[in-house]
Amino acid sequence: MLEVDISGKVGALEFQAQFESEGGVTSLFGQSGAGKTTLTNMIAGLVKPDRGRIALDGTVLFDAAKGINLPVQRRCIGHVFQDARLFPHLSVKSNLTYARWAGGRSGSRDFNEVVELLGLSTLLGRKPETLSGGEKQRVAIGRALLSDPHLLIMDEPLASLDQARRNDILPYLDRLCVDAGIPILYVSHSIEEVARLSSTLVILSEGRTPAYGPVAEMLTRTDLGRATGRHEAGALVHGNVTDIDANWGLTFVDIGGAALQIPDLPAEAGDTVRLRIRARDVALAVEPPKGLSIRNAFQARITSISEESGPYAEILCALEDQTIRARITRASVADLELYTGKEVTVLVKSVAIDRRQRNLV
Ligand SMILES: Nc1ncnc2c1ncn2[C@@H]1O[C@H](COP(=O)(O)OP(=O)(O)OP(=O)(O)O)[C@@H](O)[C@H]1O
Repeated sequence: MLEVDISGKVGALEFQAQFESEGGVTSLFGQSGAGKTTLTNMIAGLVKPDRGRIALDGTVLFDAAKGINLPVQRRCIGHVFQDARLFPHLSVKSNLTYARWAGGRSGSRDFNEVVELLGLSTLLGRKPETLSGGEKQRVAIGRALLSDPHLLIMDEPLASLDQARRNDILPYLDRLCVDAGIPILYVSHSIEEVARLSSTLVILSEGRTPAYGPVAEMLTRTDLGRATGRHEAGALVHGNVTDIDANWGLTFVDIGGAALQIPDLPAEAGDTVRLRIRARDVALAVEPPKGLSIRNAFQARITSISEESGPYAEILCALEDQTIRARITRASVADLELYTGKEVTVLVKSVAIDRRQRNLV
């Protein structure tokens, strides 16, 4: 378990961060300049907070009151940065084994296992200059894993890659997050990555942590618009793939109380999938509509209507134990006479579902 409760001043930014996470993948999410990198540097021991305490699995890394401040190398934290920072004169294999040697630990993690996990076997003899950005990042992740860390910090590991390279590396991250068996602190300002990879989400805004908790719950919080960036709001739902219609290229996913039809989802019958549905891609109707091209229409009950200033309202709708989030105009809320408790038809455009989200419930 990672426990963080620290405060201090870095440059002009006042920090006051408090969160706990039980393991799995914890994402630090916030807008640019929110303090994500600084917070990870505090956890890693690269920046010293003024006050507070940081503990990892019961080991105190920092406690200002007790005068404890473990140096970086004794914190057993693997760190992957935006740029891979490989040694240019060493082969991939030597880059991978360097951390283990430099750390002075024999290492219990099997070299071949890490090579297989990250798809590095064909790269071992090559020098970093011959690798693509995504390949370099995979090597950097492998190197960090082989140092046998108790926590792996990944600070926007995909930020310097174009979309094609990101898509190449994301399946490896999926596997890493599920198979690595160590807690991961993942920094990102991409809600797609966060929704796909994490179990716990910590929101960071202007050096503060206004909220943290299970990712699906956090994504339906309508009070965090400023911290998360309103245009990205959406909800995570999970479901089971029940059927595939190869003729029309549709995958049927049962999300409990409704069957979604999703085009080109790379999943098989029996798979459990996690899907992100953006609030702006959801419409509501007070009667089941007819003659629509939208194929995903199901009944749900409004559980909350949040009307802040501006033209939009955020509506949460319950579908058994899951929540769908819709952003519609306040004018529509008034016209349709929507209220908490009302049964509505939720309409989701098939194409709005991020088809990369899978197998990560
Ligand atoms: N050593 C420092 N001296 C002065 N100011 C600093 C220092 N380190 C960070 N800052 C400031 O603290 C704020 C938070 O920076 P940080 O890099 O942690 O944000 P971030 O959320 O990681 O941003 P990004 O997503 O753009 O990488 C910024 O305003 C930055 O300029």
